[in-house]
Amino acid sequence: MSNTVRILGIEGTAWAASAAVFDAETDGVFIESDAYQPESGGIHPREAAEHMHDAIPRVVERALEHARETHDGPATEPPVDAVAFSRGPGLGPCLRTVGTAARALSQALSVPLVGVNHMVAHLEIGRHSSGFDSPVCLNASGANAHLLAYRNGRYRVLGETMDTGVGNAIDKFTRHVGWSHPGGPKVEAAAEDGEYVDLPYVVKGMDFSFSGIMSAAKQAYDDGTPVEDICYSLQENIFGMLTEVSERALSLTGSDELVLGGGVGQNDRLREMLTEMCEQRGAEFHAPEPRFLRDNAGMIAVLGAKMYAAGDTLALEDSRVDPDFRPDQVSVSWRTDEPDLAAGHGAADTGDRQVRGAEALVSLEPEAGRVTKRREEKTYRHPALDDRLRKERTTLEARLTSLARREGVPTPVLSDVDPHESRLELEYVGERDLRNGLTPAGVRDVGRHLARLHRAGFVHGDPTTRNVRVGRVGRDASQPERAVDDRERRAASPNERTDDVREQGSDRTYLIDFGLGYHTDHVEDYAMDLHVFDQSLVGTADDPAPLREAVREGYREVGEERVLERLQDVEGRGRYQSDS
Ligand SMILES: C[C@@H](O)[C@H](NC(=O)OP(=O)(O)OC[C@H]1O[C@@H](n2cnc3c(N)ncnc32)[C@H](O)[C@@H]1O)C(=O)O
Ligand SMILES: Nc1ncnc2c1ncn2[C@@H]1O[C@H](COP(=O)(O)OP(=O)(O)OP(=O)(O)O)[C@@H](O)[C@H]1O
Ligand SMILES: [Fe+2]
Repeated sequence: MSNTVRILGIEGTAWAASAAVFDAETDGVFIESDAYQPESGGIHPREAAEHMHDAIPRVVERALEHARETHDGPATEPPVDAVAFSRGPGLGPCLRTVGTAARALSQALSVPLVGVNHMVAHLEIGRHSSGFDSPVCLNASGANAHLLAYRNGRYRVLGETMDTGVGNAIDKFTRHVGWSHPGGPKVEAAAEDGEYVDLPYVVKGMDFSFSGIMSAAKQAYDDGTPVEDICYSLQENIFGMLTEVSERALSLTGSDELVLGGGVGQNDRLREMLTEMCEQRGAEFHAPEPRFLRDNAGMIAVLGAKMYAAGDTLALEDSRVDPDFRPDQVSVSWRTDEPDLAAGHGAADTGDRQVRGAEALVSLEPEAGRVTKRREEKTYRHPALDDRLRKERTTLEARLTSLARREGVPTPVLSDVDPHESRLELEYVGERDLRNGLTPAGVRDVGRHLARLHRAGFVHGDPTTRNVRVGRVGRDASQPERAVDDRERRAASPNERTDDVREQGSDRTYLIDFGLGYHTDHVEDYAMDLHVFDQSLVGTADDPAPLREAVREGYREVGEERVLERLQDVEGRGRYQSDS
């Protein structure tokens, strides 16, 4: 047996019938693909499965031919060491066809079977080709859109779309205007001649939503707005959103590496924005070449090789496909002893005079008890959009920071606002970010604080472990606000112990950075607020489970049970929705 590992990869989750051979010694990847092209409309699952049925044997045969031609072992040896296939997520009928083919091949060749998560493959291919250690990963594909980072044996979802995948959103618009599938490249071409028109822009922490912007785009088209203007503005807003949340993920995790994956990653404007954002914050950006961005079996073979080397193979009877296979369900076998992202534990402020957040440059003057926060221009964004967002958010932050205080939530006192300069002057509060000293008591406080905001009819919008300050520094820290807390809490739940030693005399917990907040009376928005905080715990804590429980406990003391019930809905919602 030749001692270099060679893996056959098979992909067929939706439109690409693809087979590949990866040779671990040369790092060479041979890919043979055959795309399904719907005659009208979007992807029809049954038609797509028929395409897989026809095309998979052909592309596999080509890949195996290549493997045999380049194989230097005896002819009696199998030309590959394992068969790796996409187990999900994807369209059930397509996955089943491909799964059957993969099982048959593994038996015919007498080699093991490796079951690959398609989304993890989209991001691992970028980590493989960049050589980055522990990057944040933006997956921008047809049926998905999410931000992932590795932590403690899993890829954690830091943020994701609240409705459709990014490619599907774009494809729905192009269907509306009568263009053939796929729409992404057509929007990119049309955008060249467009001018900016206002469209919705929706981010919630590191989550985002496309439904509002897509309805507005269709409406604008029906109202006669030139289609190239809509295409241009769609790209500006949608990719601006993806770039913003990526920057927030870098800021939260402290990573300085970003990789891109997925078919929408072929878009030049998206790559341009991400490149510019990373350059400006001193981070490195990597996008794999286009043949590895769109669905392809090369990425399946490359990850398959890593899994095979780790002994992560599948018994036939365990090899069922899974249309809802989430990336955070994968137990990562092929990364060991590598640095996790994030967070110095227990670290107080470093003494730096300036902090770069995701949005702002913050000058710290702890001895004067003051910070100055300036939302700087984001040059990757269209100037009109950038101007609007910075002004809006500065004004909102000022207003909601003060409003929250009146509701009994510790926040910095505001001393000055200048919306035109997007500048705020605020009281210096706390001794460290919650991220650097995560405790159940601290996050329980956050649960209570969020419940107070929600009772008052608004949300924080970006409650992450970096937007919570902990410690006794602050003008009011010596005042008995805790007593007010306790009275309110007792009223809310009379049987609760208020002499909890973990809290008596412990740190104050301040909420900061209200720029993404807004007034709302929708339970869904309150639940989302909690969900955003939850995801930031998952992204920054080694063992998030007890912390997530503590937030809920805190919330329950002050807030409404129906919000927690809705939170369960939000979490249980399958976000991998096919659009056809
Ligand atoms: C589960 C799996 O089947 C699915 N695959 C998938 O969505 O194919 P992918 O190749 O990653 O992405 C296809 C999407 O990528 C978009 N796309 C392709 N070229 C584009 C471009 N230049 N600009 C914008 N979008 C583009 C297409 O419009 C289409 O929506 C996924 O990864 O979510
Ligand atoms: N009032 C304050 N007192 C003490 N430290 C602060 C204060 N405001 C901000 N900081 C520090 O600056 C960091 C960035 O501030 P802030 O979150 O407001 O900026 P941002 O750019 O909106 O960040 P992001 O969007 O990444 O959360 C905080 O994580 C905190 O460490
Ligand atoms: Fe994909």
